[in-house]
Amino acid sequence: MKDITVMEDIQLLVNTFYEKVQADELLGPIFNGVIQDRWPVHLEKMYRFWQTVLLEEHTYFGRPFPPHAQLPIEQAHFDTWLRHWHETVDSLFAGPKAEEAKWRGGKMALMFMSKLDYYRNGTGTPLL
Ligand code: HEM
Repeated sequence: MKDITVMEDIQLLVNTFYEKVQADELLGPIFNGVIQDRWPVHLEKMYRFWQTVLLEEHTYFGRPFPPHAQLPIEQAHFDTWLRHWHETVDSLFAGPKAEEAKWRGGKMALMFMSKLDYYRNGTGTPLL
């Protein structure tokens, strides 16, 4: 199995992941409720995000956290997100970049959850 090396790999990874997410009974309604008919725009943005993170080609200039600040999400949602992310990566790729993709996803989920805790009830530590 090959590793993640080019933009086509990122596109396959992101497309496959969000197909799973859209079909998921916990996450699907949240994503579809916000994104509605803007999926092409969201997917393009996520290609650039992961291209920047994994391929060091700097095409994403946004701020990842703000769109999540008001979402009705808690630990269970991040657990589900991560389970799909790991399964998708492992079903398509193997190697150092594939490992990094899973590691980064975990770190981002932890950071988002920690920020949400902090803003919601003043507990937890915002890591960034
Ligand atoms: C329960 C988990 C999550 C849910 C429900 C969720 C949902 C969403 C939604 C609804 C948007 C906004 C789409 C739009 O309005 O265009 C978004 C954007 C985004 N998400 Fe997530 N997300 C989750 C976890 C994550 C994680 C763990 C990461 C990072 C690895 C991530 C990275 C991003 C990025 C980079 C954006 C685009 C931000 C921008 O506008 O520049 N998300 N997400």
